[in-house]
Amino acid sequence: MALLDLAHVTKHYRNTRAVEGVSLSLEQGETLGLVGESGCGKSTLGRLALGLEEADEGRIFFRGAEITRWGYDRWRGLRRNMQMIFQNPLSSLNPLFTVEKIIGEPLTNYEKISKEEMKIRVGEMMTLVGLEPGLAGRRPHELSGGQRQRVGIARALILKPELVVCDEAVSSLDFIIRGQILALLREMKEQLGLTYLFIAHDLGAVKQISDRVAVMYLGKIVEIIRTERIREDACHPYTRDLLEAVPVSDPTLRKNGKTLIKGELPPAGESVQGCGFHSRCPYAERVCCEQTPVLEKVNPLHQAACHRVLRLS
Ligand SMILES: Nc1ncnc2c1ncn2[C@@H]1O[C@H](COP(=O)(O)OP(=O)(O)OP(=O)(O)O)[C@@H](O)[C@H]1O
Repeated sequence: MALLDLAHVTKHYRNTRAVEGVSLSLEQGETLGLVGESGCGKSTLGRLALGLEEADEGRIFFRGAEITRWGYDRWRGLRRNMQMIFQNPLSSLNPLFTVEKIIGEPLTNYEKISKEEMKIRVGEMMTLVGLEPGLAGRRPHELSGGQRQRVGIARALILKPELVVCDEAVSSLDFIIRGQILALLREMKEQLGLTYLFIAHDLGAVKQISDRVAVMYLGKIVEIIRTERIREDACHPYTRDLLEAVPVSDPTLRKNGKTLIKGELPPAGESVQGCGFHSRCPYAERVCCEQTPVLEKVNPLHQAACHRVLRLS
C-alpha cells in the first residue's frame, strides 16, 4: 500500500488553475522528485498533500485511509507524521527564537515533556543534523545559510515524521552547501526511514536525491519516470527540455527558477485547449492543439502525457 495517494486532485485559486486533476502515489521509503518551472503548481501540490490546502476536487489517501476532508482535529493527529522543509529558512524560522526553541517547538506542541527532556532531545537532533551544541543559544540571523537549513531540517524531523515535503529545500543554497544538505537529507532518510516529496524547479537537484521524478507543467503531471532511466528514456518534450537545461554550470544562465526553454508560459489562469505544452513544443501537431493528452503508461514504470510519444511507443 502506498504511503500517500493523490487521485485526480484539483485546486484552483480565483484566477489560477494551480493543480489540475493530478494523480500521484508515494511508496513508503521512496523519494519522489517533483520538478517544473516556477508557478506550475508544485508548492500547491505539496501543501495539498500535507492538508495545508483543501482540494477542490479529487481524493487524498494516507496509508489507504481517505483524509481529503478531515477536519482540524483529525489532521492535528496526523500532521506530526507529515512535515515540511522550506526554501528560505530565514523567513520560515522565527527570528526571535533561539535554535533550541525553534527545534524544540514541535515537541512542546505535540508532546508533554519536561524542559530537561526537551533539551536532551533537541541536543540529540542537533548532533544528528550536524549542528554544534554551542549553537543552541543562537538566533537565525547569527547562523550561516547551511546552518539555518540544518535547523529547518532538525525542526521538521524532531517528531520523527513519516512523510516530509521538501519545498525547494536546497534552492537558495550555493553549490557546495547544496551538496552537503542533499547528503544530509539522504542520510536522514536512511536513518529515520523517511519518505520524501522533493520539490524543485531544478532537475539537477531533483536527480541527485530522487528515486522517481514527476514532471509538472501548468498544473498537470506530464511525465513520471525512474531517475536512473531519465536520461535515456524521458520522452515528453518538456522533460527533454528540462534535461537539456540541467548541465548549465554558469549560474548567470539560470536565474529565478526559469529554465532555458524557449517560448513563454500561457498567462496564469488561462484555460489552454489541447496539450498545455503545445505552444512551446517543436513537435506539436493538430491533435496537440485540440485534445488534452492523458497520463498513460509507456511501460509499467514510466508514464507520459503526450500524443506523439504515446503514438510512437
Ligand atoms: N494562495 C494563493 N492564492 C492565489 N493564487 C495562488 C496561491 N498560491 C499559489 N497561487 C498561484 O498558483 C500557481 C501555482 O503556484 P505554486 O506556488 O504552487 O507554483 P510553484 O510551481 O511552486 O512555483 P514557485 O516555485 O514559484 O513557488 C501560481 O500561478 C501562483 O501564483
